[in-house]
Amino acid sequence: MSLVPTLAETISRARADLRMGLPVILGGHLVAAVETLSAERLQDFKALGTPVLALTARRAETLKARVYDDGLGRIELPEDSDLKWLRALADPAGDLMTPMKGPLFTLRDGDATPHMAALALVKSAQLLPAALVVPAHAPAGLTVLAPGAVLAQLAGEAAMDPVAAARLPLALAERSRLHIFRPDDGGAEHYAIEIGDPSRDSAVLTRLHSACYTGDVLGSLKCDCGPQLHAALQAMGEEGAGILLYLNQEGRGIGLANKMRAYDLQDQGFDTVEANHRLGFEDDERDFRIGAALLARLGFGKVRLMTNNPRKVDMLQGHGIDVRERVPLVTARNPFNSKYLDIKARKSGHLL
Ligand SMILES: Nc1nc2c(ncn2[C@@H]2O[C@H](COP(=O)(O)OP(=O)(O)OP(=O)(O)O)[C@@H](O)[C@H]2O)c(=O)[nH]1
Ligand SMILES: [Zn+2]
Repeated sequence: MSLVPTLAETISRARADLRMGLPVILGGHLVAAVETLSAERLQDFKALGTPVLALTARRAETLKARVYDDGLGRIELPEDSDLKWLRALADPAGDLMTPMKGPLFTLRDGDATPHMAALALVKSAQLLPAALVVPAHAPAGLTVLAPGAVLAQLAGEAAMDPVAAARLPLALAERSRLHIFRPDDGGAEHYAIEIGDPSRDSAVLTRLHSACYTGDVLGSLKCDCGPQLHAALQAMGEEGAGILLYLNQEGRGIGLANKMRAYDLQDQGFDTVEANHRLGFEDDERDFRIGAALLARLGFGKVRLMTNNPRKVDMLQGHGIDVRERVPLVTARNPFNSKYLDIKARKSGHLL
């Protein structure tokens, strides 16, 4: 029956629910994102039993909570816990002011699959990676999903369909076209800027650019994204051919709100990688397969990739794109981005 939502559609719906603060049902468990949970709903969770707070192992380590599951800590909620306590466990903003939040009791028995699926969903909704989970029958009206199916689906790849394209003369490359691609899983759209008439037979000058609202639009001095974007477009304009993929993976995939949380932690003295970890994220949460899929979709099999990030080269090679050359994309340092660039070189393997 085509009118029944597919798994991908139901997951997309669940993402919207969690962002609004509405719980969802995962394999007989009521699940809510801590970031958007209200005090009233927390009381309702507690009335159903002893809720469990699911955190990523990264966040649990910072909180000195034991981790028994793969990549995940399940913390039993103390009876007197309130929303303020929960939020402080989820959000590292106040860690330095109130470092001791324990003792925290972590579960080691029982099935952790619903908790893993809950965290994967909350992360894919670009919320703080913290979820409240309690066993419950499904109240009417909530989105219902099976945890194993959610994990498998979120690990998979969405199909990317072209939806529209038009000529778009740019200051740095007059002969340009902007193509819009839409994934079939309700996720973010991605863009391809095709400069000139690039040949599909030779290695095309290519850039995979991850969205950076602060750098690309506002001209932030904290990172090198804006200058890299412009330098890439300029090089392609001068060569008369190129393809720039603008991937909506803001903040290395954690979203703009979480990136601003990371920036606030950086002002407290943590570097870009440590800040991600304290929030409960990995260094880099981007799905690099999207770039390869879009290039293939546009008919490009061979590229000269403009990047300083060897992981991007490896990823494209691993997904069937022949990277003939790595073209360095080094931009100017300033007092605000110098430490950030050093950390990228030291911890993330960037060649700067
Ligand atoms: N989480 C987080 N994301 C950041 C930070 N600074 C920049 N970003 C994001 O990082 C992405 C750019 O990634 P980079 O690591 O700078 O560069 P790269 O794309 O991996 O490598 P290059 O191809 O060499 O530019 C964009 O999505 C930015 O929004 C930060 O401090 N924290
Ligand atoms: Zn940036």
